[in-house]
Amino acid sequence: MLGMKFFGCALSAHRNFSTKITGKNSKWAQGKYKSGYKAREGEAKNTKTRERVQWTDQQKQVMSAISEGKSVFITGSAGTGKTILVKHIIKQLKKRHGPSKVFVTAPTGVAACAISGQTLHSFAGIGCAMADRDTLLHRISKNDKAYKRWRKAEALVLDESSMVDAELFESLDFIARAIKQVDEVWGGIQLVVSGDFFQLPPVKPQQNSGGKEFAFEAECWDSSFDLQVNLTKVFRQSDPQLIKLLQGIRRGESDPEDLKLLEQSCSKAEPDPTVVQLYPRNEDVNRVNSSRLASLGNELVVYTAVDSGEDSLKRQLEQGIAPKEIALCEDARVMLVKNLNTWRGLVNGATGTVTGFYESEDVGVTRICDDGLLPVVRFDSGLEMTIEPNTWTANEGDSVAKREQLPLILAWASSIHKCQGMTLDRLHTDLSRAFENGMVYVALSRVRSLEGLYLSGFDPSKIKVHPKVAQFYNKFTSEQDKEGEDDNVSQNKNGSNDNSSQEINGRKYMRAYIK
Ligand SMILES: Nc1ncnc2c1ncn2[C@@H]1O[C@H](COP(=O)(O)OP(=O)(O)OP(=O)(O)O)[C@@H](O)[C@H]1O
Repeated sequence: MLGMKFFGCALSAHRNFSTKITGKNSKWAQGKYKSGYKAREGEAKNTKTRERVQWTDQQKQVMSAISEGKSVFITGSAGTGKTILVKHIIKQLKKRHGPSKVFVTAPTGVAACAISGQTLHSFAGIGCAMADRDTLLHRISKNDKAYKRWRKAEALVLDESSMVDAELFESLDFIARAIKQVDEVWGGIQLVVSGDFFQLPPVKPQQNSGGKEFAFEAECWDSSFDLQVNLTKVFRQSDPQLIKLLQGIRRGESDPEDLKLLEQSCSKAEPDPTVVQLYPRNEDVNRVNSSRLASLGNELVVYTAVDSGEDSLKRQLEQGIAPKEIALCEDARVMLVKNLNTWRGLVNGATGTVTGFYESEDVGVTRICDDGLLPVVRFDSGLEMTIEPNTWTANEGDSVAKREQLPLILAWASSIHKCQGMTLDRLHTDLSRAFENGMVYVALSRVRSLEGLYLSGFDPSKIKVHPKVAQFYNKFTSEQDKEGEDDNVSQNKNGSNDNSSQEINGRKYMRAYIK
């Protein structure tokens, strides 16, 4: 076991998450506050900082493939710019196909919101319960909206694909061909899939998957893409030692020197309470959040969600991000779980502190809070705002269920599943209860520098990689070696460097593994 030591930290989340935005219920703080705080009405800093992106040759090559209508799989270590590239590609695709024909998805609501998309299940209209592909197709054919989405789709983006299992990937290819009535892989839809299979795997592999777990094991995987790119330049971290350490952990290696570095980099100082704490298990997340809340000793205001609609769908909402009950008080650390105002940086994942409460007689407020109080939150960006109830919806065909609740969760601690995709300046994590392949890597790779890491529980035996994943990535390396690539210029399997295509399953197919 490594010694546990830590640095205090403040959170800077560059990637945010949630379900879809309505924002209609939110307004700038005004009126009186129980606590006597006065919100700085409308005093919004422009929190939207434009990052200067110097695209790498690899990233440019992907863009050019996209502009030629090619389907691409983008992979690479954490922080190599997959998501930022995907966001750029989405704009390209919308120009090429028209905005209404491009669908942006991810396997979880959290990941979907990070790219302003929807969950893959919700786009596909397949509902929550998995079934064989014919049953899924039948479900969609009875779901008018989902059927039309598939008919209309010219491009489909799927981020965080490590969490999609092989059977679902195969079923969606089958559904696309059937609904589009085009006997081409994915019915001719231009596919952009992004993810790192060394990160978190699918939550529940399918029962009938014949031992297949990961999307890359799907029969149609290789034929789905014209180009598969392994991005190699890490942007999130700049310290070569940290990059090397993380690359080792990614591959499941525990090099004693790297582990020593990790140990040395930890300090025994108590972390700053504003530093986000990451835990493998939700029970630890809840425990930390509850005890932090209690330790404040302030009067609690309780918000209880109001659910309506179909019972089966209400259960789906139970699994969602909006809590059934949340208690808040002054000084509570909170995180937004909906995009309220993207321009002002009030996006899912934005963190802040409750500064007081606003009395409201709005019936929507009294429905969820007996005291009729709304929290005022000062976000870390400096913006202060009253947070009002929002609505989450679950749909299946004509059935609908709704949950009304505040779009806030307590934010002293968060689960590692929720943080996949985030960039953090500082974090505090206890990885002693890590249970999943890739979990240690996902947690540690969020941070930009070792100085920003406070590690309080770590066991090197928790560094785990699925052998199939290692094998999948070996393929990239061996293809690269075989093809003798040079200076990021991709070559196809025939050894030419013009990325010319070959024919597989009746589809033009270019296979470029890029160094
Ligand atoms: N070409 C680039 N130039 C400058 N910064 C970049 C570039 N590409 C990515 N970045 C920056 O690197 C950081 C990580 O990028 P991003 O979140 O897209 O990585 P990722 O590969 O999706 O990571 P993860 O696998 O953890 O989700 C971001 O702050 C992003 O702005």
